[in-house]
This record gives sequence, C-alpha cells and structure tokens, in this order.
Amino acid sequence: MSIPGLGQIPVQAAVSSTRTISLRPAWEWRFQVSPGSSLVVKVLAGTAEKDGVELALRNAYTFSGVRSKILTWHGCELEIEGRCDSDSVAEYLNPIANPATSHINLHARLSDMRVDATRQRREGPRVLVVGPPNSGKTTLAKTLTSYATRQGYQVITVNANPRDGMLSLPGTLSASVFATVMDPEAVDGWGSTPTSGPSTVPVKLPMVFHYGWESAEEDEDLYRELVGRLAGAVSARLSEDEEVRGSGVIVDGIGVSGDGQIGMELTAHVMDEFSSKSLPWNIREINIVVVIGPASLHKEFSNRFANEKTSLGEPIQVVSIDESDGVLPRDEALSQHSREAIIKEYFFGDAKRTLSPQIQQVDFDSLVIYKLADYSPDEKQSLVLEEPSSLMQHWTFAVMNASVRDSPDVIRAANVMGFVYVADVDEDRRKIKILAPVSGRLGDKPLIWGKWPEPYINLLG
Ligand SMILES: Nc1ncnc2c1ncn2[C@@H]1O[C@H](COP(=O)(O)OP(=O)(O)OP(=O)(O)O)[C@@H](O)[C@H]1O
Repeated sequence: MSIPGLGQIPVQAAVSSTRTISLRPAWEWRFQVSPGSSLVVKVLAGTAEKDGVELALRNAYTFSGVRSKILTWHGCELEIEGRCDSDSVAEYLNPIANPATSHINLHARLSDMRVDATRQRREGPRVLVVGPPNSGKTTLAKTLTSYATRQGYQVITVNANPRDGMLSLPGTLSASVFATVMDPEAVDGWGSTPTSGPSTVPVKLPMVFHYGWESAEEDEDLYRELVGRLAGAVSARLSEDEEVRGSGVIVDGIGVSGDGQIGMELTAHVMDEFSSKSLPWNIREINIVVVIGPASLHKEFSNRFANEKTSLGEPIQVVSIDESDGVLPRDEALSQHSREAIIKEYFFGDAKRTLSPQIQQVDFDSLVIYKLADYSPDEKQSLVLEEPSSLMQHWTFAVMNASVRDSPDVIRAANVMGFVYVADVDEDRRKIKILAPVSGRLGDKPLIWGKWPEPYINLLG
C-alpha cells in the first residue's frame, strides 16, 4: 500500500502460524481467541475433549471469540492454526492435581446413580451446580451433560443463570434434553439456538422463558416465577419420559458470593421449585448440590441443607469441587462479543449454515409491545405496554407464546417462541422495520422488550 508522502508502509510478511502441541495425560491447553480472529484446531493423535465433548481425530474445529481449554486424559498431539490472544499449557505432575479429575469422578458417581435409577424406573440424580460468579459452573454443567450424553443418557440440563443463554439468547432461562452431542464450536459451547437451517450437530429444542435482566437479583419476583415455570416443564418431561427420568437433571445455577450472603436465598428457591412441594409430580427434588470454590461456601451449603431431605427421604448431598486456576476473571469485552455473536448467529447462521432472516416493515399499530418495568417489590406488574419509539432501535424482542389479548401476567409467564430484532424505527411515518428468523405475521403475538441483552450491534449495518 502507498500513501502519498509516506512511501511504502511495510506489510508484515505472512508467516505460517501452524504449530503442534503435545499434551501428557490430564494436561490442558488453555486458549483465548478474540472475535475478530479464528483458530483451527485438529487432534493429530491421541484423544482430547472440550468441556467433555470428545474431539474427532483430524477433524478441523474452528474457534472464534472464546476462552476455553482442550483437555486430554490419555495424552494427545494438537495442530493449531491461527493466532490466539493468549494460550498456555497447564501441566500436572499427577492427574489428581487437575480439578478436572474431580469432574470425572463426580460423573462416575452420577453414572452409578443413573444405572440404579434406570433399573428401578425412578429418578436419576438431580444436580445443582453453584459457586461464586465466574468459577467454572457452566463449564462443569456442560462437562457433566456431555459425559452423560456420551454414555447414552438423556439428561435435562437447565440454565438458571440469565446472564448467558443456553441454546437461546442471553436474558432467558431454559431447559433442554441433551440426547446427542453438543457443538464444541458453538460460541456459547452448548450448541446453536434452534433455527430454521440445517445443522451438522443435531439441534436441541429447549423450553425457553424470557427473564430479560442480567442477574437473578434484578427482579426476584419474576425470576422466582419463571424458575417455577421451568421446574414445571422439567417435571412434566421427567414424568412422561422414562429414559429422561433415569438420566436426571443438571441445573447450572446462579452465582453465589463466597460467604453465601448473595444469591443463597435465590439458590434455595431454585431448589424449592425443583421440589415436589410445588409440583403435582413426586420426587423431583435436587438431591446433589455441587459447590465450586471456597470451603466457606461449602460449609454454608452443608449447614443449610444438613437436616433437609428430599421427599424420597434421601439426604441432600453437598459435594465440594475445587475451582480450576484456568478460570480467569470475566473478560467483559469478550463476553459482550460473545453475546453479540449469539444474536447474529440466531438470525444469520454461522460459517457452516447461512440463514436468511426476513425483514418486515410494519405499522406501529400492528404490534403489541410490552416493556419490562423497573423492578419494585411493592408493584407486581412487571410489564407495561409501550408504543414503538426510536429507543427500541437495535434491541432484540422476545416473541411470546401467548395471545395479544392475554393479561400481562399470562404473557410474562409464557414461554418464548423466538426473537425479533428492531432494525429501524421511523417515528414520523410510524413504521418499524423488524428482522425475524422466519416470515409470518408478528401482530398476533405479544413482544417483550427486556433490559438484557443490551443492544450494541447494528445487524444490518
Ligand atoms: N480449565 C480452564 N482453562 C481455561 N479456561 C477455562 C477453564 N475452565 C473454564 N474456563 C473458561 O472460563 C470462563 C468462565 O467459566 P464459566 O463460564 O464456566 O464460569 P461460571 O461460573 O459459569 O461463570 P458465570 O458466573 O459468569 O456464569 C469460560 O470462558 C470458560 O470457558
């Protein structure tokens, strides 16, 4: 390239960025790759897994906008092509020193319980994963789910943390049966959100509820109500499907502060909701609480549940797991990019499958839009009708599985049919341009404008 007066700007010579890494048993290769770049990883020899998902030999896996790790139990050789923001190899002299060993031991215990449960045609283990924010809860929930799937079990995994979505957009609570492999390349590590296009990894169909806030504390009443709905959906599925019943449930919980002061009550509520007390079916209680992190938190949970039993008379087991030193403090920019990528992928697909969303221009009057009201403990009403305005530009709305004639209470507790994106609002002409994954009339279903995920992208720009 030449700029007048400046002469030639040196262009960095292209160098091959392909390298190989050898890992010994129980070692991990940890990496972070920014959303702008991509990294292609192949397992050349041995065996390796990402969050419990086994990577096929010589298959090219592309990662972008993620921070994660590849772990080997028997040793492997990896080929890595592309540039990482950072990477390192975690070496352990003894496999027991890697907290991942306790993950596999926990899985073995759950697996034994599933064998017994399936034989006796009763419920398999119901596990809740808790820990401080950013301690590896989701990674553990994914790993346990994946190990169960690899053994042919069909667990129901629940995301009770609205900050990140599971098979859905952030701001939602969801549950899904995992009967097939997860997608290791997916930005959120679970898999793509269900869309209309073909997929190399079988698509999961989650039950999704719209919470619309980043943290469970922001509207506790709504959070409690939706967790109750989610528990009801899970319970219904357990009662009607024997295979799922024997496999059990894994709940990825919300962050709890190290001293148990923040998040403990809501966590106890999640446990209550998954209990027979509130449901017509019997014995759906959480019977294993996995606490990641400080001993103080483990003690707090052990004390709290020491004398409680499930309705089957089982004690509630509180299991402690060390936090891996690979889990670093949250990188806000990376998380924001990952949320953005998930929204983009929902509408446009990814490198493997391109989707063609529909753009519709509709009159203001043809849509029924509710906005999440600011939380007030004295005011139950959390939805208020809202006239379209330019403030809505670039926000994603949930399309609710309800009628526009339903009351706000019914609408807020309905499950989510899908999402639309507000591309443009013309206040003068009273027209709103909406992007939707499929064509169809929008006016029949109420839309909810939440507070999370926040808008930061112009999808059409
Ligand atoms: N051993 C590891 N090596 C490298 N990165 C890891 C490791 N374990 C987890 N991570 C990464 O650390 C990040 C945080 O982990 P994770 O999302 O599981 O924590 P969390 O407790 O669920 O967080 P939150 O409270 O925000 O939900 C993720 O990007 C995850 O992929």
